[in-house]
Amino acid sequence: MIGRLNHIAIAVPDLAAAAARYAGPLGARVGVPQDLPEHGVTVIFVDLPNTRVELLHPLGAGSPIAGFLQRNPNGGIHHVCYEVDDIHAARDRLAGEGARILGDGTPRIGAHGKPVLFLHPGDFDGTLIELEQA
Ligand SMILES: CC[C@@H](C(=O)O)C(=O)SCCNC(=O)CCNC(=O)[C@H](O)C(C)(C)COP(=O)(O)OP(=O)(O)OC[C@H]1O[C@@H](n2cnc3c(N)ncnc32)[C@H](O)[C@@H]1OP(=O)(O)O
Ligand SMILES: [Co+2]
Repeated sequence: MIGRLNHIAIAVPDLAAAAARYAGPLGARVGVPQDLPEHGVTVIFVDLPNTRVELLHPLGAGSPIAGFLQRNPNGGIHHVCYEVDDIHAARDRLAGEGARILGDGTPRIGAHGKPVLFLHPGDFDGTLIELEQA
């Protein structure tokens, strides 16, 4: 069911410093910051030949990544995002198999203008999974 790896997200305590590391020493093509208040994050995408890295920083009160950064003050890999052809069908199949869909289960528009959902890390090897409609 899952398809391409759309992105790997890294939560970072200092977004500008992380972007500079990817643009400088790592020599990657780095985008501009995007505030996504509906998701409680600011993101910068790093384009790689075969996927993307999403640098994540909390935005506003109650950010879903605040707890993660408290537990990992230097930052760390936060989630992986896989593409699916039909996000509603994917959600229903996973829910039917007992996976916990985060939030109310309604896909929300993500950073690429496409519907996304999140799956509880406790059901997937301690890894938070984002699904994005391809
Ligand atoms: C920009 C839009 C979009 C895109 O298009 O790409 C994004 O990527 S937005 C990214 C930010 N949004 C989200 O992550 C939404 C979904 N996430 C959440 O709702 C929360 O982060 C969470 C998964 C519910 C965790 O929130 P937290 O406050 O940390 O809850 P807990 O303290 O109760 O943790 C529960 C449990 O899960 C472990 N955990 C938490 N985060 C992660 C993680 N990123 N990876 C792996 N495990 C994680 C945490 O350690 C707890 O474990 P136990 O103690 O064993 O229960
Ligand atoms: Co993401």
